[in-house]
Amino acid sequence: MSDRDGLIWKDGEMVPWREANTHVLTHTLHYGMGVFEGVRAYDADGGTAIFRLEAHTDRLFNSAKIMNMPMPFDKETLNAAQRAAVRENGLKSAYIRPMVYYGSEGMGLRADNLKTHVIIAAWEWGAYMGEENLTKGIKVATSSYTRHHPNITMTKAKANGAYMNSMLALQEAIAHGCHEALLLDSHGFVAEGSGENFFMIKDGVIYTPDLSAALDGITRKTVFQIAKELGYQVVEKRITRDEVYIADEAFFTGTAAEVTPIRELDNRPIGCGSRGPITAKIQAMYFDIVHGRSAAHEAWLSRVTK
Ligand SMILES: Cc1[nH+]cc(COP(=O)(O)O)c(CN[C@@H](CCC(=O)O)C(=O)O)c1O
Repeated sequence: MSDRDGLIWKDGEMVPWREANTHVLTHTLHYGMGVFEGVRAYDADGGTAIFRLEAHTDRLFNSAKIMNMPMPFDKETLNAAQRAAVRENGLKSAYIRPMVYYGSEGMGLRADNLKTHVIIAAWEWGAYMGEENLTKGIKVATSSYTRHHPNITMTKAKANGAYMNSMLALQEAIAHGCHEALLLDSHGFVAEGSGENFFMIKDGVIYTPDLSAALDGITRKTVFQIAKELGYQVVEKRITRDEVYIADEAFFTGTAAEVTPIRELDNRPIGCGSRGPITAKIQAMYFDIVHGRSAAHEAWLSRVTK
């Protein structure tokens, strides 16, 4: 990722990609206290647009507040910087990574003289789990790792160090021949994927876990609105892994994952064993919205050329 042409926004200015470096004694590199976002820009009708930019930036600031990290820039500055990162790299579509971190001003857990830094990078990133899996669906395994308890790692913050749990779970799932992991919470109920929120459908009703052990996903919120507009009820409830086994459909949502159908869990086909009909409708409407084909949701698009 480091050896490419382009520009990265770093602490208020655009720097050449290869020069966007940090010292090996950067505090966040050692202790993992940092926060980040995953945001997508789409090649939309009417010009490249970032999807729900303000919501992502709001969450970045909330994550920083939860981690007690002072933010050195305001929201509008970071919104403009994200638009610039896409525009000045000449990207028509992009994955954007804002990240807030402590620098190399000090070491140790006391952290009393550290400075908060912000970078924003953008690059081309296609379908998170492969184009064909948006139709075929993915294979998922219930993880042997437990999702964070809200009093161990703050689950409403998108915090760097929390993703060791995600990486361990995902690597385990891949080692077992699957595409993704489904993590249970500390009570054994379904929480979310390693980098996605979880939904299942049974008898025409859409279910999803509450947010006590899951990130408050922006795609999740979007799917709630899409479901409402399509006339489907969404129920937040405790979900057990065996309810998923006998569900009619299941899917993950996330900025990277978009709407990814789940075709099996723990070697048990879910419903028809590929993308279900309601999942297909939700996915199609999601892609219409992010590509600027839904006038009703134009407010969710931030054009990068403005
Ligand atoms: C743990 C987790 N849960 C749910 C979500 C969905 O949130 P949202 O994107 O706001 O709908 C994400 C986003 N995962 C990001 C990081 C992926 C990565 O590989 O890094 C993403 O989808 O960009 C999570 O990381």
